[in-house]
Amino acid sequence: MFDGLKEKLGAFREDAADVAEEQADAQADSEAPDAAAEESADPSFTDRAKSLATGKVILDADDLEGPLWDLEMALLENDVEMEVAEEILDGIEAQLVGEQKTITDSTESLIEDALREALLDVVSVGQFDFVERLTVADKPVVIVFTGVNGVGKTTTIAKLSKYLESRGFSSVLANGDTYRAGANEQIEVHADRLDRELISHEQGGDPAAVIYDAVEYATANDIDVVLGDTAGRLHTSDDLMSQLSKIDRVVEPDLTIFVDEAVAGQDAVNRAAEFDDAANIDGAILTKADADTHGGAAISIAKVTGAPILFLGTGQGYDDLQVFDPEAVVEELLGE
Ligand SMILES: Nc1nc2c(ncn2[C@@H]2O[C@H](COP(=O)(O)OP(=O)(O)OP(=O)(O)O)[C@@H](O)[C@H]2O)c(=O)[nH]1
Repeated sequence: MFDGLKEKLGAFREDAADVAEEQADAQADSEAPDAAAEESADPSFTDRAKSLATGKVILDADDLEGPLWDLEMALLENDVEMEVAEEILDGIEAQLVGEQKTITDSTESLIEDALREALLDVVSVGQFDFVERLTVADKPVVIVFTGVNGVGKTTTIAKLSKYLESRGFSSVLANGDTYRAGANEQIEVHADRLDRELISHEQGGDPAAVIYDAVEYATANDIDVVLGDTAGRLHTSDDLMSQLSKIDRVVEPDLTIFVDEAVAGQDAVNRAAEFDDAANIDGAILTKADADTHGGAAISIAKVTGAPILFLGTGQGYDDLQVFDPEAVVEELLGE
């Protein structure tokens, strides 16, 4: 996962550490103007200079200009949204520039800590505990999934149903994608495999009515969660808006979750922003993270929408759904 970006972040750490060390050396030299004389008088001078080099250093923005520029290019090439990339750079600068830093174990760890903080700041926007949210909500909890077709939305709903079962929640599937031919059959395969009830209407029917029926079914059968698919192939955000606002009026969903594929990169980020404008999303799930070398969508979506990424799809199996843990994702990005 995210191997391409990981490599670039590693290069930034090394380059920035080199710069910091050069700067520390230069500062050590300038703090010892009588170096030559002192050196001959005091054989331990070289050691003191070294300890300064691994001691304290003040960096200014110019020192880091080269590595930060390379980092910005790397983030953009890996589909990190431009404002998010800038925020990451600002975060790093704020931590490294100007203040006197003590370089303890290694310069690289100083740089790594700054990078970690800056990434966490953007990746962890809006995080909440999904299971806790469901636990305290009145039942049935209604979750509506939005996003364009073809990104793995149906498989994700099935994965989530299995995940919920493992956490003690029963669920019913509802096919609110009444637009696409074959959508009923597609979700039915998953419902059969997982032994879940599927509520569906004929193609062309009203998505709000399907989800309403699913809520009725869940209420009558003591089911905890309704997982409602919706059509994603809508031509304008007005269509989307009117479909989702009708669902809102009729069933008042507890959560609206946007699903897209991590591999779509910047396109996924743009779509997340559009769906959020149209439907006010509460969270996102990124599929196919297992095939994503860039990580740009995973880094950007929470910051761009204000809604957290909740899960990552990491394969085709029903168990290939990972809770999105910002710290774990950042550690993964910083891994060797
Ligand atoms: N590698 C990988 N494949 C996935 C993941 N999620 C879904 N897929 C695969 O993507 C393909 C499409 O998934 P479906 O759920 O059928 O989605 P779709 O029919 O393309 O469209 P929607 O359901 O409308 O999004 C299937 O082969 C899935 O197994 C994932 O996280 N990783």
